[in-house]
Amino acid sequence: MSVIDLVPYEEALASYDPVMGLEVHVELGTKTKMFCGCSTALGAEPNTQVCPTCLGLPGSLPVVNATGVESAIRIGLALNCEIAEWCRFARKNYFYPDMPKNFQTSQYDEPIAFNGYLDVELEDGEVFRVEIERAHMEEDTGKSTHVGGATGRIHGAEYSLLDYNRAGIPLIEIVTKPIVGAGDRAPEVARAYVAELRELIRALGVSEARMEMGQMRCDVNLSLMPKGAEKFGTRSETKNVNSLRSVERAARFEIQRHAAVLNEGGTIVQETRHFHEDNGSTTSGRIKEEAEDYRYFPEPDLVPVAPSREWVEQLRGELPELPRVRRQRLQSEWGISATEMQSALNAGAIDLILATIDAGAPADQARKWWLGELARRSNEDGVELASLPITPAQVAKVSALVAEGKLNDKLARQVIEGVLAGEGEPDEVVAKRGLAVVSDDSALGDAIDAALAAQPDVADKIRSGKFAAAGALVGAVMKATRGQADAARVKELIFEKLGVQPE
Ligand SMILES: Nc1ncnc2c1ncn2[C@@H]1O[C@H](COP(=O)(O)OP(=O)(O)OP(=O)(O)O)[C@@H](O)[C@H]1O
Ligand SMILES: [Mg+2]
Ligand SMILES: [Mg+2]
Repeated sequence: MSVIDLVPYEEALASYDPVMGLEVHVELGTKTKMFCGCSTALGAEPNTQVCPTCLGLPGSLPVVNATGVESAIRIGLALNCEIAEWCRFARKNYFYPDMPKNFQTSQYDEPIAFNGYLDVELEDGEVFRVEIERAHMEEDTGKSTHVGGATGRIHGAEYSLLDYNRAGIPLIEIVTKPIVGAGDRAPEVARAYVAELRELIRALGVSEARMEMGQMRCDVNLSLMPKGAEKFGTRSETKNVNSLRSVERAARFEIQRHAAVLNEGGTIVQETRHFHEDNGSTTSGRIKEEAEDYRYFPEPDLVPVAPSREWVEQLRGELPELPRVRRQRLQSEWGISATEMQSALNAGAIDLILATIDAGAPADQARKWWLGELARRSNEDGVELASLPITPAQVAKVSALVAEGKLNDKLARQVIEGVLAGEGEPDEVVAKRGLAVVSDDSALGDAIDAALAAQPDVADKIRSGKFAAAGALVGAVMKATRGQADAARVKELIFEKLGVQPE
């Protein structure tokens, strides 16, 4: 179906109620894989971080990564879940080249955490409770790259490359109960939920959760039912959506597409779909297996996981301040509006701002950089703020240079630009680009004299008390010094020279 057949959004929701389910996969930041000692470090040569266990070679035996289990419990607790006293891993059997074992070690009917909820805040401040069905432990697959051929897809490709470095990296899959009652706000709820969850995962320190790097990805399940109906419709499942914006767009598109199919008397087939960022559409993937097609059975090579209640309570006691509570505290500390806080959340900026403050920057400077210049860059480059090649310490350093009067705003922006371009630490960029503010009064003096001589009428106005006219002279001095002067100091010197004293 092409994009033009879509039912307009409002029209679709006038006749149908959406039901949504979100499955979020989070790659844990453990040092080693979930069931073997292979490194999880990024950027290694393909197939150098593999061993008989994650390759599924005969005779190898898996061992559970305790940190992986601990992270799962902490996520479960933060999501207000019950933690199983006893649970097992299960084999999810399927054949696909990116899973060398021909099964994924996962959990099925005995997840480690279940029955929780996460409260999310919508743009108008309303709080929507998303119920969590379960959070379970599993492992990631390898990565395939399909080369050549017309479509770039596996069947059209000339050949495919496989990298198993990622196979076996611990994943936590967090699955919501069907979300009903969101109405026309379903796409917004989806986005807000993933944003809140990402914040939570980062607060727990279990993953950096950078979506564009696949460390966190969301499957958006969606169905429609005629208004007033009680039985859910058939769902489609849009896989691996990798940005907050895309999650919202995918939900929106599927609402419009389902409505179009249903209005024409068609039936929705249960299938997986792919989201296309360029035009916001989804296209059909594969017809979805029923759970029984995976022939789940308990993993015979791993012992059950039975976390003691003492351990669970200890972990509960050690949970960090949760993001929503922290946001409320910060909002009043920083004296900003709920809307500003919301955009900081959506940009994933809060932790970065806090780290910048920790590194010595004033709060308003830290906010200004991450929500201004750097947010713009992250949008332009299509990467999350956290992935930009600049650290909170570097931003703090630039703020310090501004506070010391060594840089003005304009120069500071150029320093930030230099750091992003890989030119080195802020100090080095200042030196290399020759960016220091001209604060030497004698150097400024010449430029001021020249400006006064060139604009005698302006000088007269200032003498007669029209102090605002000084702007024209400051502008001329800034131009003469190629923006490297401290504008406030220039103004002071002009008034001094003219012997006037505005209060
Ligand atoms: N009719 C429906 N419409 C919308 N969402 C639904 C519907 N039925 C179930 N869901 C939601 O879809 C999601 C299904 O995820 P779940 O992990 O349970 O199964 P799956 O998608 O079959 O498995 P897999 O992990 O292999 O993708 C859940 O969030 C659930 O609440
Ligand atoms: Mg699914
Ligand atoms: Mg699932």
